[in-house]
Amino acid sequence: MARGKKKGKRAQTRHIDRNNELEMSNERFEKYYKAQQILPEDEWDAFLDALRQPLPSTFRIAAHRQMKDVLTDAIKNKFVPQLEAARLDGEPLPVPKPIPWYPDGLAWHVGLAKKELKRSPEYKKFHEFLVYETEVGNISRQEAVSMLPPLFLDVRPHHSVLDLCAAPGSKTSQLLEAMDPPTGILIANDSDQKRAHLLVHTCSRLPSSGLMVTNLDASVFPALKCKERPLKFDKILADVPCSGDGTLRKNIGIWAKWNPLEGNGLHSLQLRILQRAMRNLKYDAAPDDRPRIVYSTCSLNPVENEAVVAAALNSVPGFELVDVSDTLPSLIRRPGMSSWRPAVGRDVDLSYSSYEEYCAALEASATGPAPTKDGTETEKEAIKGADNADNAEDEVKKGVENRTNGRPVRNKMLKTQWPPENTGDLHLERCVRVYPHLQDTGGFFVAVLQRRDPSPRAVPPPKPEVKRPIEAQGSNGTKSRPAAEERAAKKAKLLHDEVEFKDAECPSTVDARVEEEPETTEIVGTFKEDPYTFVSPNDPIVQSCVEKMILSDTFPRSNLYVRNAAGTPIRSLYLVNNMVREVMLQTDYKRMRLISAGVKLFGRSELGNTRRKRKQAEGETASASVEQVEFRVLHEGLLALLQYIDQESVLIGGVKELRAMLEAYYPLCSTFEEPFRTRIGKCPSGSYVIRFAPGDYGHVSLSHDLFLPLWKSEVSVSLMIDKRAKSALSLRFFGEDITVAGRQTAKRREEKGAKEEDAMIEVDENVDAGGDEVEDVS
Ligand SMILES: C[S@@+](CC[C@H](N)C(=O)[O-])C[C@H]1O[C@@H](n2cnc3c(N)ncnc32)[C@H](O)[C@@H]1O
Repeated sequence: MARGKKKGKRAQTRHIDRNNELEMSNERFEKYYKAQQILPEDEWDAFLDALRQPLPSTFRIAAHRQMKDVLTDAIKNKFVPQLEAARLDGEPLPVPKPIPWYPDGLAWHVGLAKKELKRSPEYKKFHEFLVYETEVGNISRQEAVSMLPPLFLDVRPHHSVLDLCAAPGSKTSQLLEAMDPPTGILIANDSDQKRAHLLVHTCSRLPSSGLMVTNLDASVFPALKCKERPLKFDKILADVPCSGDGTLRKNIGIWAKWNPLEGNGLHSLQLRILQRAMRNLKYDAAPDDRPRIVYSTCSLNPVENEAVVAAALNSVPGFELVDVSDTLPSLIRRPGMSSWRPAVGRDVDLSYSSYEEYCAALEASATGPAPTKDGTETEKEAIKGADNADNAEDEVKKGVENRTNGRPVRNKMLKTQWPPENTGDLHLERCVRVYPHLQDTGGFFVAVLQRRDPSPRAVPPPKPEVKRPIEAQGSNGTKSRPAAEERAAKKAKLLHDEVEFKDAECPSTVDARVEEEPETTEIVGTFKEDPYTFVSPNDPIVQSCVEKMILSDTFPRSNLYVRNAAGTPIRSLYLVNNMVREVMLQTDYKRMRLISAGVKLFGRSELGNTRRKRKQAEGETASASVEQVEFRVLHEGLLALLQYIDQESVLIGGVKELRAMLEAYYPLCSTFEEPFRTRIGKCPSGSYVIRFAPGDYGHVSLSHDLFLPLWKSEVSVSLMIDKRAKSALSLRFFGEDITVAGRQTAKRREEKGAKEEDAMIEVDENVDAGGDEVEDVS
């Protein structure tokens, strides 16, 4: 999304008529991009035409391993043939097709825009399937080009990965999939608190013991440690906030508002984020697994793209652009630009061929208004263009404070917005540009960077001790600390960056991993998360969970934590992998602004505890001893737990049992057929895992093992998955929603008629965890 801000759907589309070419145009946009020669002259009309067309729906199968095959099979062999036979107003409909450049056929191009999907009954059914599978996290409705950066990053399960600007999290989900099962760590970060929580929600669909979510300003992302050493990353994604004009097909409101100041205003923040990424990249590497950074935007503007990359390469020595022309060979792309001209002012003044020329012109001009405390009109535009108030203030100050021949000039432009003299040496053509008309997508920019020489470097000279407070940000991205602290932080950061770039030039003799960074000791601003405390592996509740589930000795019980200072399991127990544990133990959670880590594995069971209370009420000796506080396996934690569960303790069911458990909330044990009836009847009450084995059962077939958490009470059982997950399961295997909730919805639909039915699907879609927010916006 443009600059990553949440925008109401209505705000984006209300005033624009797609059929009115005038409304879908902007003189400044055309003047600016024509002058930049982003495309050969003869492609310009096709480019503009494509920008005015609705963006086709695309989605990605985002499930864990086996489920990927199940869903691909359902789409290919069930839905596609149905849609091939379908007609709308007598005409054949476009049929979903795999996106040619996406590996393993896991991403699909639906062919119809979202609104049109519901006009044909066949598509409506397919749409419903997409809605349910999206809800349970098996499908991510994501813009095609937004799927690119994780593919270029090439992440593997053992990597340490940093996703600097991650919300709402569609690319983070791709990274999580690539790290399945994770032995490394993925830190997904976003500076906006609300969006960081949305990120947690998105990631909860692919629970991972290797994930941490933080809420920091990426441009000052702090030094973290792991095993007493600085934590450096194998792969870093900098999918930075941008003006977002590559999303014009979807966010048509941008047509009316577009001006070059948006991009100008973001350049400095984008550069600082990329420099921070470079600072955090690992040195050592295997030849076939070199650490890399992917810098990406959904903007077409060279000031936000090549200019940022060029400035970063020139300011942090030792990096180069990677030639990725062999990666994703079916992706139609254009090379990065080596010349461009930034626009000065809202009305696309392209008169200045260099920064020096621009400054000279300003100085020569005696007629312009004097700089004011708040900045001139053009400087105020920069405030609007910058990502947050603070950053904008920086831009204005930088402008006012810039000097030519010792004299202050009014200037909000930066030298780095112009092409540097050495563009030829930087191989900017290695950047990847994707335009809408090339393969019916949005516009996008990707650059892949790596260290030129990956060998470890020298121990840098000792650094001054700098106390750098952590940035605290409100949900709107503005910071909330007092001005004096702010100044101190900025001073500290400048000093820090100065040292940082000096270090980068140090010749290499000794392993850099011993390098230290300034520690932050002061936490500023509000941070209201509960503490993270690792639980003793001998805690009675941990013991009881391990014993009841018959977990193997390899189960990492030391990696279980709770969200209270005492370390007592009260409501939930979370599991992280070894690497995440190390990082959590070595860095204060407030310093990291850690808002989530790992996967919720066990939850206190209300069913079990109700039974305990009932027994107490009936006068049975039932003390509130910890052993009797029942914890159960949670659906979201099951995948992480499976490898440790003794297979003997897993119940086995078939399709009949699955059907019964979907059709009723609490089917009675006595109603099941043998041998399941006897087996379940003998089980003491408590938490279990049930496996539905693959096989053909009449007209239904299960192609893979399906493991689900089950609660056994004295006389009945209950699948412990939420009702949406039950509906998705039911639709996937039985072709209809046989659940209690599904039957009730169908009945309501029947009663209320077709018109309201459409409205209900619309609601379902919006419930889809944030609608547009989760469907990727960048
Ligand atoms: C283009 S969006 C990222 C989209 C995301 N990568 C995805 O695939 O879903 C940019 C994000 O950067 C965040 N952001 C803006 N300024 C930031 C900063 N200084 N540090 C970290 N995140 C920032 C915004 O809140 C926004 O969520």
